[in-house]
Amino acid sequence: ALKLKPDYPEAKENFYRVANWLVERWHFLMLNDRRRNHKYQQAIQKAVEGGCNTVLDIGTGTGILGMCAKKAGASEVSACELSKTMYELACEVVTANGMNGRIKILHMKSLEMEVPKDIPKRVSLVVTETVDAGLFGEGIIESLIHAWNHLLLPPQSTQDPSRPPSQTGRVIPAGATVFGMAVQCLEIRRHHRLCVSEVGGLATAAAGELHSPVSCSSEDDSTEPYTTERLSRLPGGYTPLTEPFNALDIDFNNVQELEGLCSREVSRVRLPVTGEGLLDALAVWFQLHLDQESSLSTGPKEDTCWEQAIYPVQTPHNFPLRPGDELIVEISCRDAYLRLCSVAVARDGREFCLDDCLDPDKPRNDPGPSGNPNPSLNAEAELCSALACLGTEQSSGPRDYTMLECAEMALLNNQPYHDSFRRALAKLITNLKDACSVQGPSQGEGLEVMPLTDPPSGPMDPGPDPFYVLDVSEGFSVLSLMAASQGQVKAYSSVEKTQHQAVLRRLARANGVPEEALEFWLNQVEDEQAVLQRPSREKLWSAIILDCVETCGLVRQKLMEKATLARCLLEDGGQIFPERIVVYGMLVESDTLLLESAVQGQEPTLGFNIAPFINQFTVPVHVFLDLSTLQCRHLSDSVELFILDLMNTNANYTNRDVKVQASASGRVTAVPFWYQIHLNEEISVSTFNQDSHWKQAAVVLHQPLAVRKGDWVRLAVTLQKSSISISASI
Ligand SMILES: CCc1ccncc1CNCCCCSC[C@H]1O[C@@H](n2ccc3c(N)ncnc32)[C@H](O)[C@@H]1O
Repeated sequence: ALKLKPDYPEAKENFYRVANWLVERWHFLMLNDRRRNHKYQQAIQKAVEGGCNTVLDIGTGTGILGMCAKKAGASEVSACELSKTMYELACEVVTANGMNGRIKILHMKSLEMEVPKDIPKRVSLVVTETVDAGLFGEGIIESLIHAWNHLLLPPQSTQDPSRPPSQTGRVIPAGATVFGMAVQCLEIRRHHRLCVSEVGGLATAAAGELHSPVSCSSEDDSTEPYTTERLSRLPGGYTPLTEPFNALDIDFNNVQELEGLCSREVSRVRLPVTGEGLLDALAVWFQLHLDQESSLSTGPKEDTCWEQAIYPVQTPHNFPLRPGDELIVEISCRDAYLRLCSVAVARDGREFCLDDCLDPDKPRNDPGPSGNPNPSLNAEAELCSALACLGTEQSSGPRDYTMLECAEMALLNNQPYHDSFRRALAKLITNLKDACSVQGPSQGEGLEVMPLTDPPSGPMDPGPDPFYVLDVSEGFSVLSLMAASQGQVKAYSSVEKTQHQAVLRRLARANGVPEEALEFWLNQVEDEQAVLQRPSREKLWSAIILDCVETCGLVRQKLMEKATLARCLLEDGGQIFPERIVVYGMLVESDTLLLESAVQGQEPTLGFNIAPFINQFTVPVHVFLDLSTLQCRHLSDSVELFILDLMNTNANYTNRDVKVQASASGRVTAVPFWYQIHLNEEISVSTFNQDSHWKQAAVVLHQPLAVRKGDWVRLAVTLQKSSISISASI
């Protein structure tokens, strides 16, 4: 299917998503990194010319390292690749480079390989680059332990140094040195911790502790030990709080060391604080020592394309570090992941616990006889978590916290966004109240008007009919609560997770919103019809809040269909939010975007013909961009590309020609775009500003377009089924 490159909109949209998923974007970055390729080639050549003539490439990807070994003259070269897509690709590439039948490629994980089943005999050289930003994330430790025990000849040893290289085993890379550094960084903080005490008029304290799913200490399998960021490209930058420190050295040619790594006890380092600021995260990178002479670095200062591993501090603490302090960090390799944790700050001889690493399930109070403080509670937690299969039930350890995705956390921290929404909601409710006081509340389709006489004495007058507001946001959203807090509103929230609903109820109580003013709407059901169904038989919605733009920067799928449906369920004077979305874009010249989207010819890949094969997986739309820090030259001002009218969907078109004048000469390689989300005539929010939880996206042009300052460029913009495409011509 991938090769069919369908062009009808849904399929195209899905093709992009599938291609993005099948072939990770770093394949392009890696293959375009000519320095990295050259260094690997040099190291491999030296080893093969030095006598290593049987080679195994673990995790061959496109096959480039295996081809280096073959070209260097190795007599037997095998390669294994666990991803089917990459395996097939490697076969095509090896054949296209005339090495078919001379490199044996296996579609399997190296751990399953045996001698002589898969390779005739043990090899003298394993090459691999199965590393991620946190070094061990692709399982290199386990792979190399297995390789030393089953696939490699014995290493050079002091007993019989006379054994020739062809009879000894060795690995490229030979080892790695891992560095760490404590940083202050607002961009990381707002994605991992609650930074605001009030949002949209709601005090947030009652929410309790909120954590992102990145944690080194929790056993919970819905968390990951670290996330990744390009520190050099983070909006707002970062402040180093310590010097880089050596966190770990590992020798890949020493199998005892590899086997001992995971059972190594936790080590603690005391780091002199050299900068003033709040501790937001530990950043980690490494030097990959290919051999004794050459190494690759993934450090933030190098202009490499690699990201760093980020260990964010989760527990809220307003404890600014200052020079003179010492930061105490624990380093461990539990279950083959590198884990770093800030445990305490030493100041004037006293230690302040940051308790960030304390295992939330580890009892704070002394455990009962069974060693488990509350067996029934934990057992029950286990059970309900297993049953609920929501996967979000935090085992209710002594310290309760709620998990929010990073984007949900950044959204919650986005005060301007919520203030705009609060003003727009208030305006709507006021308008509806005014309308009521004039001609009485409209009861849905019936036009009967309420009698102007005093309401019947009977039981306490229930007051005027409430306005019904529905928030169908994906993920955690407090917009329903903000609506309910306007008074005379019955708000429905589509928040699904029980933990998230509990947070909303706590916030409601703490902000004086009556319990019955907030209800949860079951939107597990698939079709929009059920989700948007009417609040109650005779009533329509006063407002429906839609979630239009995905965090990655694309319009959500089926948005227009949802808007059309939602409009039919509004009472007179009702409104959907937003009512309109305007798409803006600009012309840029950005080599960075090119390097992330396609292999640029044969030159970067050591002259091997790889580009045409891997570039089948190029997708023209780039998502999750931080446009504010993208290295690029602006070749025009921002221009309005498209308007999506949600209140009148048949006013929409699918194609639009836009003319934009080049403000400088250069090569247009991409058109980044973002949105102005109009909540009503006066109030709108942008998805491209420093508070935004949204990232931006960009269309990478099929062919760069050379322009001279003053040229008029015609952009043919198509937006169908929320997949956008843009072609540019002079
Ligand atoms: C300076 C390097 C750097 C620094 C920081 N960030 C990224 C990089 C760049 N390296 C990224 C490679 C990362 C992906 S690993 C490459 C390919 O190997 C495959 N695989 C992985 C393990 C494995 C195995 N045991 N047996 C067979 N196949 C295996 C994967 O399926 C993938 O296709």
